[in-house]
Amino acid sequence: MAILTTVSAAAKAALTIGGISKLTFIPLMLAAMAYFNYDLLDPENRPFNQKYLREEYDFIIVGGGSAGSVLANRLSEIESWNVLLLEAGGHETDISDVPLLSLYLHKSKLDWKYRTESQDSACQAMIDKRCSWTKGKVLGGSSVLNTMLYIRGNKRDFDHWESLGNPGWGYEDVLPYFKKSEDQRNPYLAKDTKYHSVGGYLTVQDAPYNTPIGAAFLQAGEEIGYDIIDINGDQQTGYAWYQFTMRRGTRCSTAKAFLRPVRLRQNLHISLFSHVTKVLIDPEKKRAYGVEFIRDTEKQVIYAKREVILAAGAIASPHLLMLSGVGPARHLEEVGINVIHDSPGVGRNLQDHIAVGGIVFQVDYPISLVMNRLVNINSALRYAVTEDGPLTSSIGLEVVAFINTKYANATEDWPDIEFMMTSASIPSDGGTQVKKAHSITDEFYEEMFGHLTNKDVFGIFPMMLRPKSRGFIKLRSKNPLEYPIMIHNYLTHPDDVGVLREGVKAALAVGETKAMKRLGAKFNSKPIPNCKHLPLYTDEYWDCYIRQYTMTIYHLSCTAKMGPSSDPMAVVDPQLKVHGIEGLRVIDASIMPAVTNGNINAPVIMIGEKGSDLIKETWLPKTNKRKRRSLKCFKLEQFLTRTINTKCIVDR
Ligand SMILES: Cc1cc2nc3c(=O)[nH]c(=O)nc-3n(C[C@H](O)[C@H](O)[C@H](O)COP(=O)(O)OP(=O)(O)OC[C@H]3O[C@@H](n4cnc5c(N)ncnc54)[C@H](O)[C@@H]3O)c2cc1C
Repeated sequence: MAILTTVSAAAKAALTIGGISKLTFIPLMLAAMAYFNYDLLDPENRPFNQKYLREEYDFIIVGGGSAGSVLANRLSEIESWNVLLLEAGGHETDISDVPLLSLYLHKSKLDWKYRTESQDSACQAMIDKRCSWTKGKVLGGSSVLNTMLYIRGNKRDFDHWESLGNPGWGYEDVLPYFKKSEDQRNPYLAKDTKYHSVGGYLTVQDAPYNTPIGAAFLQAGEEIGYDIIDINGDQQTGYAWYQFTMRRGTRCSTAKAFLRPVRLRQNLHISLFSHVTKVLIDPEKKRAYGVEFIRDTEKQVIYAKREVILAAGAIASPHLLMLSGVGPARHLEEVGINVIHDSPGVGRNLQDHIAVGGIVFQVDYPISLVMNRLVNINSALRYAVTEDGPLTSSIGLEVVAFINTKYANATEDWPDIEFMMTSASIPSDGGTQVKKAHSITDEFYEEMFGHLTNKDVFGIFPMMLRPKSRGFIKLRSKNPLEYPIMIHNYLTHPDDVGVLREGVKAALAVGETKAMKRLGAKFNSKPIPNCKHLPLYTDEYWDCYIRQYTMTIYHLSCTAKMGPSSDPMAVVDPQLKVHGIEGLRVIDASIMPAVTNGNINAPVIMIGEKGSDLIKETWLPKTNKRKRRSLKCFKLEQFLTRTINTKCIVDR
């Protein structure tokens, strides 16, 4: 009976994610997972969706994503504080747990499905020339849809933040917060206690499954002269196996890491399917005192005794600020919103990492992740029973390299390109889901990749680390349910074009190494549509090429940047309090003054950790700092985790 219930729940989850039902192995995998009581092995179950809410809480957190989940956990450690977490989406599913299937979540109900405006500078191969900005609409936020790469960024990123007038945000200050969350499962890395720790809420592990292509990438790196390193350690320039926020081969979202273990706390209420439409701010006192939101089509108001915290991500947090009267005054007036505080930086300074899509190499051996060969009943059983096999591969991402183009100062160890190396690429799934996720047109796919469909290939995605182009968002209207206007402005700064062009050339050089040639690596030399008029492989050709399949890596950030009050474009101060408004903070990817040198989920979690401590510093008596954590609550959690899974007993 229990098995039947689990199967039907899992089948429902599969239906939630449109398109997934086309994969014929799914029912069997779900049945196997049910048979082996997969859910019971999970050390903690999903948190409760609180039905009845109080009228007032000490803290209201808007958005339960990467940062919001951390905040909800850390603030509710204080037993005397009542904390409400409002999340627009629902729970993650069994399917979102499967690393290989993450691309099936794009354009599903778990995705906000944002699309940018059409611009000539990039995304020309995409439907309507608009880039797709996938963003999680689910408890755990984008950490439920991401590819789980665990990268902290470069020391200089944080020292740079500090130099912009943000004391307390230098590398030495933030390193303890990265370590606070971390449960490093690679024993070799865990030994390096300067940079790593064990026992935190967030599980970080190596991939359980790699193909021979991964090892060849590393050999290629050595051949070119790079070191094999821990890219989260002392040095960033070099090659490494990726590490992932996975637990036993499945996704460890921030909901799983930070919310499930504390689901029994009485002072934490989580309200799902609750779309916040406005922060209530007293226009006289300029103080935030609550929020308006829609839950099950019903409008509700809840009050905040101490603070409202926006953790809705780099699109929704500035969107909500503007809807609530905090933003560029003239723009707010244009759309008919009463200005409470003129803050010209809200929604501006938008940064993202983009890579060049479609750098694909064919190989001579059946060793890559061709979906219709590897994903079958055997691999489904292997995933369900032993928690490894191809389904635990994060869409083929195996090796990372941080390299310098001629635009970077190689002596600085602040590389300007990250290679994301994959043992699969766009044609590996029969030309279905990757194409759909990236909004690539059928014509472009057919012409560029049609001949490679289901063939053995690998991909190298050169990603530009420190873009100089800046996008922005602004209101389309004052209707809170209408998405804002999103302007990417990718590649509008000429230096960005240069860096990416050199990144592509460096990627092609990897394909020419002996290590890759041993596998028969051959670059897909099909001239790219729209650039055929240019001589192949000239700078002009590459400059045109990178504007076609411009791939966001979904690192939207910096739209409510942190900075001192002397900077008119700063939206929050170094304590993450909104300038000009009391009782309101932003704590998520929006507050970065400049995007970090790598994938940004780990830095956002760090921001959540540090942000929580900043709040505690504001509200807790100084003497009580060491005893902040409620002993009673901690003991209960310990008891629960010990009874279910002793691995989880840790000193957090
Ligand atoms: C497809 C994809 C792949 C990625 N891959 C990686 C990777 O491999 N490694 C990496 O480091 N980073 C990766 N990232 C980036 C990283 O996951 C995000 O930058 C990070 O999760 C952002 O955290 P956040 O807290 O700022 O926002 P989010 O995690 O997006 O959380 C915001 C939350 O707020 C909720 N919300 C929004 N508006 C409202 C509202 N009005 N009312 C209530 N709730 C609301 C949302 O539903 C969401 O749950 C990826 C992102 C995506 C989308």
